[in-house]
Amino acid sequence: MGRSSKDKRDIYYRLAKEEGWRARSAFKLLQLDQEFNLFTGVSRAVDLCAAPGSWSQVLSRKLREREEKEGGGEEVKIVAVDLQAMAPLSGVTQIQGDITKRSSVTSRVIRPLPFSHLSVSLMSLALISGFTPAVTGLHDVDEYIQAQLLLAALNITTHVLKPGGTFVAKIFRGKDVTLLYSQLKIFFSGVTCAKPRSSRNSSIEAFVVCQNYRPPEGYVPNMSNPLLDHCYDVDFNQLEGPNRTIVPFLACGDLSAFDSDRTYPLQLDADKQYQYTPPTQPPIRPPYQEACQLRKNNLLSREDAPPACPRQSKMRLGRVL
Ligand SMILES: C[S@@+](CC[C@H](N)C(=O)[O-])C[C@H]1O[C@@H](n2cnc3c(N)ncnc32)[C@H](O)[C@@H]1O
Repeated sequence: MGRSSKDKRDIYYRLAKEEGWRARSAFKLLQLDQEFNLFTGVSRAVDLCAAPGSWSQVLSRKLREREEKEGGGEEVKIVAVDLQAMAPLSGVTQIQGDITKRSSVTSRVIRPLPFSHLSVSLMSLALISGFTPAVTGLHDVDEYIQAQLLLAALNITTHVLKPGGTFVAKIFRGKDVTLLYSQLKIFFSGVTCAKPRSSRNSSIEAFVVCQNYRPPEGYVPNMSNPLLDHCYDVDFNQLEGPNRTIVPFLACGDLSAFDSDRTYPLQLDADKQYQYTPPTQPPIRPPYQEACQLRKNNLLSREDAPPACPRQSKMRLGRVL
């Protein structure tokens, strides 16, 4: 008997059968809820990568229980999206589509759900488990795909989540996970990595629980950011404000730092561009030995070199001064 079939019969597998959950992963969400109170005040939620549907089942039970108890609130609405068809679940709207494809996501998930509509967005994926068609078995590739799917889910989430809302996603704690945490921290004030008891110790899976959605000021959700379909038909230079990322451009290896009138440092100006600051002080001269060596190699003009420097060599290196 293989190891995986033995694992399947653990306590959570049996409990899931007994209690009617479609997969043992239901317990991961239930345990996350015990810790983080995910569903307090929640009536609308989206479950991305939902099949076979155990998280949607949990959502449905929790939100409806709350609705019955409290009554009179907002009508419960749950949307589940997956590449695969899923057996129907009462009270859950199902969409069969790819979360990385702009076409299927915008028209079928985002448009029907008005902006700032949801209180919880969930995304669970297990590439290494073998459930997902995209699994390669190469850990680095699987981690990368998982991270890309998480960003696709986050992108959808920014269109539909209410300020203050929660985003929960499965992650693999690989070597690049801190980059993901920093990206998530841009949108949520609380980002926690949690490992429920029902998640196997042998697995590097964990869950990021991102609370209190607060996008950067002026951020406008858009589907033109690159997803996995590499569709670059939109001019990214049109993006503005916090939607557009401009990183400083710095040319390296330029010897002009040794020019007599340019021996002062590069500094960032108000537009975040590197500029030479106007000289306010006399240029800094390189020390004597260094200056002589530069002069020898033709990298320092005669006027800038100390008077006693040896003659320049015949060989010319670099640019002419
Ligand atoms: C481990 S299962 C999710 C289990 C589910 N959360 C549950 O509790 O029952 C992973 C799912 O991700 C789906 N998936 C993978 N890539 C996807 C994509 N690009 N778009 C939509 N669904 C995707 C797979 O079809 C698979 O059903």
